Amino acid sequence: DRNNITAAKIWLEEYNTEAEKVRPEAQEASWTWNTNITDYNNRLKLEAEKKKSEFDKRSYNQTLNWDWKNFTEINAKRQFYKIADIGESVLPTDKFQQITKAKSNMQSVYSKARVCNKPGDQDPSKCYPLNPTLENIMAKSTDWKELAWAWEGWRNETGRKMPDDYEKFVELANEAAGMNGYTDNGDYWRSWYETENFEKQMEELFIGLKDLYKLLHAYARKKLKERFVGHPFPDSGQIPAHLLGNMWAQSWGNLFTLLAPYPGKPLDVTEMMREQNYTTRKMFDLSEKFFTDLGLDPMPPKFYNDSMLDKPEDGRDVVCHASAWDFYNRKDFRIKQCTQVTMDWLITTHHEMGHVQYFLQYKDQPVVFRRGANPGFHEAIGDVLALSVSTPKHLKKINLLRPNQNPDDEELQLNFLMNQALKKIAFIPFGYLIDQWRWKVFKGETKKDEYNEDWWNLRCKHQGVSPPVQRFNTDFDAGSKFHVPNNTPYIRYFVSYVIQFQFHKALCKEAGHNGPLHKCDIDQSTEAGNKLAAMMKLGSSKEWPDAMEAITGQRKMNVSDLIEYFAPLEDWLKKEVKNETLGWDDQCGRNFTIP
Ligand SMILES: O=C(CCC(O)(O)[C@H](Cc1ccccc1)NC(=O)c1ccccc1)N[C@@H](Cc1ccccc1)C(=O)O
Ligand SMILES: [Zn+2]
Repeated sequence: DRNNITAAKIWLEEYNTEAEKVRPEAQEASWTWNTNITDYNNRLKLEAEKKKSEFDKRSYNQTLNWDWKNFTEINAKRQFYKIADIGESVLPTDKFQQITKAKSNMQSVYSKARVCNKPGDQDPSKCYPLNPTLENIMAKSTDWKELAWAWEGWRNETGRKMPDDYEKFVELANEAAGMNGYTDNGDYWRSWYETENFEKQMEELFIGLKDLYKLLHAYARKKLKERFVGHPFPDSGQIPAHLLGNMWAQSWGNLFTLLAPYPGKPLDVTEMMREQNYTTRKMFDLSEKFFTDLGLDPMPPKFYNDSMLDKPEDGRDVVCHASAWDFYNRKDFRIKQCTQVTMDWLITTHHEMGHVQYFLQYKDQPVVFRRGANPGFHEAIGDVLALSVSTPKHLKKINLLRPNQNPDDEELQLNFLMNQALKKIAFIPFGYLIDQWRWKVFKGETKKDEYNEDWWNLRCKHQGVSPPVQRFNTDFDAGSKFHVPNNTPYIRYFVSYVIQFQFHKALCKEAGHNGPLHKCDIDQSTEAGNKLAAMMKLGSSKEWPDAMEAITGQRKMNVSDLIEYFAPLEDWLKKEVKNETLGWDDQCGRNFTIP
């Protein structure tokens, strides 16, 4: 009968066995398309997704045979809750096909996009991909026009081609969310955090970091005005978005040579890697060794064979944006990325390996618990380890610091902190605003003809950047960022950037570190490794405060550890910008005054 827990547990076992067959097939078909974008592979992917959605629907219907909401056994009850949460699979077949098609169209446009007519090119029909060409231009060029060409061209070839598909996707995603009992798709996405007034909590964390961001923004703006003297900066105080070393102005690390407090003491890890003939595989071996030295798991033998770690050279179209893959059969785990030999890519490699480590640690959980405690946890693992790897002390250990440099040199340490700030603090408003925009779109507060105006309202209000060329509502600049066409939520990265410093603080204590937090390297500490492993093994079987408590002893997210980490730099920045006006006017959007 409906309350027979023994029979229910038998059903859960059967579900798990079936899921470990259906999911690998769907993953394999998705992998094939991601590593070789063709219409044929797209059809196979659609077929497999249809099959998985039918399995999800069937399973959902079977959960109705049990009064699982009244089960006293928490673990079984939680499994039923997750099995019943089938997302877009709830849609009737034809609508499911439509939403999958709309998503495939946008993903394909994004991954195939190329930009032509480069200023100075003899052959104007020569076209360039984001990875590696446009990203390298955004990282290295100091030519205003060239930067503007890449910035505008990328948006013309991606976002501008998506509004209709995106509107279709929003409509159907909201319909599915409604059928699952949520007010809209944003409500569904936020439900994964199982947190009362989650939006309010995020806003409070963001407010706690605004002052730090404004200091960095004012400093960068001052130095960029010197570099681009004679070029127009809006008098409302924003920084033109194409000058920050990154296509989305989300990470300013490529401005290190301009912004380092002591330029004479560079951290030129990329050059050191190139001088030592680093290969992609050497980067992965380095990362894997950091994990295993903590007592965590090595990569399974098949991993290197089956992964795609470099951009294929046979001209085939692939999804270059990095991702880690769990095939839910406890055996197959892969990474797909178009690695370049740079420090940024060494960090990304740790980020992706962090995802795979989480897969390995929770692989014996029921399939529905093979997820992060919340999505931010999954994004934080690799970054926590990278906080140790990036320290001058650790770089010295792995011979990526120039021999003549002393890792304890205070000026070098301040340069290091600036380098970290240009990635971690610069990211905060960007990590926050993407889903602020999307949640409003899902709520219906932002209509299609306001998509771009609202995007720029948020971009200049929260991030203090402005478009280098006039924007119109026929543009769709949100679509120029992978996660929007790929329908990947983004607040998870904002959460990760906050909690990774809480984890770092706790693990450094476990590793017996004394002294400033930014100098800590947990390398080789199996005590720290064991704590991290114990948390990861939980998967999503417990609510995230339990998982947070397992590492930090606290049950709440807070920004105090991030602020502590950057304290020495904050003091330096305050002095550096004391004659600057901090912040910017909030006037934004379509009537935006383009210089
Ligand atoms: O997008 C990524 C890294 C890709 C990923 O590892 O987060 C990837 C995104 C993705 C790709 C395809 C489908 C879904 C998500 N996420 C994963 O591979 C993943 C995440 C959770 C579980 C399993 C795999 N980073 C973000 C933010 C970021 C994070 C860290 C450093 C720099 C920048 C960005 O680049 O804007
Ligand atoms: Zn990630």
